[in-house]
Amino acid sequence: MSRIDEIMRTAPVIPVLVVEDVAMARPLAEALVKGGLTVLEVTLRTDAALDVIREMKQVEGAIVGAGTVTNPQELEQAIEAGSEFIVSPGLTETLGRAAVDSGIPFLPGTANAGDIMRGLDLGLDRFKFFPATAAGGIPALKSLAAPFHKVRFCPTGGITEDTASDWLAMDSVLCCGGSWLVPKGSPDYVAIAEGARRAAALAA
Ligand SMILES: O=C(O)C(=O)C[C@H](O)[C@H](O)COP(=O)(O)O
Repeated sequence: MSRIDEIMRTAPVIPVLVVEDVAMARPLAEALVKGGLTVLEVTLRTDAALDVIREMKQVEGAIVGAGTVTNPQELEQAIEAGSEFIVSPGLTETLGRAAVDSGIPFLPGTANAGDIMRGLDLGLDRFKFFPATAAGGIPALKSLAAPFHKVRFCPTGGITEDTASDWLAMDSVLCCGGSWLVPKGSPDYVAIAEGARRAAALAA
């Protein structure tokens, strides 16, 4: 089993995190891990993101990766900050090669057959399906997964607590990603831990 496959099977849901304030990093990771969601994707969408990764890594049990990695420079920074895996919204040859050469577990975004074939050419077979709902939802992923029967996905984008189990019921889906676990605004860590517990209980 590859390390990215292992990470995808660790918990049914990967929280996609946009954290502006590094002071929130630890309590946020602690709440999510307490609820049972141990795989955390910190998007590089904020200035604080790399420091957030460094902080969250201190939380016992957390497996912290970087999301929104779009080029080799960001890949390098994410690895330097200690990311244990990398997620990208899409797959370019440049980023794909750099990620494969680095050896870090990599989950690139794909939305069509061409993306998946480009990934397979690079030796990748675990993908994010993004933007999952807008790209056609479950019927789209079913159609895409059929010709690529060994490929497994983490659908992300537009998935909610209510729809996650429908995605997770698919054979081709190992886990799904979503930002619903941490709503915008000042965090309620008790509610976040409870939401994580509900998500962690979903069957993968
Ligand atoms: O930042 C990235 O790298 C992305 O690819 C986008 C995120 O994965 C989605 O924005 C999460 O989707 P929602 O759960 O609908 O918020």
